[in-house]
Amino acid sequence: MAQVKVALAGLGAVGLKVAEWLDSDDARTLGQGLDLVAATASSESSARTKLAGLTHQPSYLSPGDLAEAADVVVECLPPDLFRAVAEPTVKAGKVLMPLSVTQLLVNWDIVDLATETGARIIVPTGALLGLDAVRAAAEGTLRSVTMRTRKPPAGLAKAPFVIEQGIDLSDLSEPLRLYQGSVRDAAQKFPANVNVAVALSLAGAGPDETQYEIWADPGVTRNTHVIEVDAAEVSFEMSIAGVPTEENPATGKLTPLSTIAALKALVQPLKIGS
Ligand SMILES: NC(=O)C1=CN([C@@H]2O[C@H](COP(=O)(O)OP(=O)(O)OC[C@H]3O[C@@H](n4cnc5c(N)ncnc54)[C@H](OP(=O)(O)O)[C@@H]3O)[C@@H](O)[C@H]2O)C=CC1
Ligand SMILES: O=C([O-])CC(=O)C(=O)O
Repeated sequence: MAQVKVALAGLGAVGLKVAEWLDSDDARTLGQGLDLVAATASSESSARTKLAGLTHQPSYLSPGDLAEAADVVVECLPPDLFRAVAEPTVKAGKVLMPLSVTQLLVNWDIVDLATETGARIIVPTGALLGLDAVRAAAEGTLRSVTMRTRKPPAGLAKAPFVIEQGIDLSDLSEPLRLYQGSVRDAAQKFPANVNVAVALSLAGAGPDETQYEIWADPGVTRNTHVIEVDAAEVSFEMSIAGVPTEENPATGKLTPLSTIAALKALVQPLKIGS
């Protein structure tokens, strides 16, 4: 059986780690195998520099051309570039693995398009946990889902809401709640910080019904998310404390690992968890 061809849109905190794993024997020989055939970054020279250590060099393609070369396109770009990758991938009936999950909410026509073309959109759990349990609970009678995020202020400094409101996070002495409300609204205000909240909402109660808070907290060094789920059949609380990556303080180190796990699930014969 032919290897599954993978393209990486983005070689930052998420994409480069995934590229390095895809270059390994582990990825290339697992099940039918995964093959990194193409990648994109802000320029070809940037991509070539980042990928210089790889044994198997992928082609460099623009975001819109990745889908033609691959079976699976992993999108890990800045949020505003999501559509440039997602639309051609879904149009071509390929598998889209998006990390900029906030962008699904404002590009929902792409999800609709997937039903027409047969494309699949597989959202890795990313920096979160427990989406399997939330999905299962949603098959019963879900009553409420709430989530509270605390991040070191540096990870929130570039959020459009923080910039527009002129909020100075550089010298906080105590936690500051930046937002309380629906996930849908939070996704617009903090597009690069609440991907996990959007994934949680799509797994469960939806972006309008999932209640969300985000805090800039000088007392934490990790990206911390606490989730409470209440349903007729079950209630549970989950928390996770992700170490920010060196490359991007907004992105936790679990995110590339979760993406690798999601890619493995495409080719492994045994799948654990629903
Ligand atoms: N779902 C989840 O759980 C999580 C999702 N995310 C999201 O994942 C996405 C990726 O995050 P992260 O890896 O930290 O981002 P980074 O900022 O570290 O990397 C972004 C990548 O995009 C490339 N890029 C920038 N501009 C362009 C352009 N014009 N054309 C092509 N490529 C470009 C950069 O290129 P270069 O390398 O040349 O600079 C870089 O490789 C973000 O949207 C983030 O919000 C983050 C954390 C958790
Ligand atoms: O890394 C995290 O904790 C989550 C994150 O940035 C996001 O959801 O965008």
